[in-house]
Amino acid sequence: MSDPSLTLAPADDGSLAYVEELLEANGLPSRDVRTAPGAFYVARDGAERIGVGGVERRGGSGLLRSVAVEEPKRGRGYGTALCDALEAEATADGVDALYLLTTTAADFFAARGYAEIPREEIPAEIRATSQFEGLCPSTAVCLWAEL
Ligand SMILES: CC(=O)SCCNC(=O)CCNC(=O)[C@H](O)C(C)(C)COP(=O)(O)OP(=O)(O)OC[C@H]1O[C@@H](n2cnc3c(N)ncnc32)[C@H](O)[C@@H]1OP(=O)(O)O
Repeated sequence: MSDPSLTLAPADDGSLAYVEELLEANGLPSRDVRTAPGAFYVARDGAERIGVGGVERRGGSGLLRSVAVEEPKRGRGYGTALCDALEAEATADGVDALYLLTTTAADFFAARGYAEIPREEIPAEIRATSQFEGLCPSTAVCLWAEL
């Protein structure tokens, strides 16, 4: 499948538990999901849940986080489609640069045009998010891209 059909919907009270479960299953931070519920989305292909992702907006910048595709559905272009949709949501919200931390998918994001950036060059409002403040390991790579 090279161009999967995927729709993104904001996670509501009923689907935040799914967001937490999928993040936990993938070893990604989930403890703070309830503190920023408006940041998360659930991706579906038709009625089927494919994965989750989030953007924490801080002015004109955003933290792209919590991108996860259900394990059996990987390798079919869903991760790419999910990130396309998250970036489009961020752009529509006036975000013009996205930052992220990763220990697992640096090459995936680099292939999307994200470049490594030293932590000290990241905007203070992004460094103040809980992921930067401690939820992500200090060994995580920081990447960023202009939208
Ligand atoms: C900012 C953050 O959220 S960091 C956290 C990232 N998420 C995770 O680590 C959770 C576990 N991983 C996943 O859920 C998935 O592997 C994802 C979201 C990273 C990718 O989802 P997929 O549906 O497999 O992506 P998709 O099918 O679009 O793959 C596109 C390309 O990326 C490659 N790719 C997929 N995952 C990774 C990875 N972790 N690292 C490097 N390359 C990858 C694929 O091989 C494919 O390469 P190709 O175009 O040469 O064939």
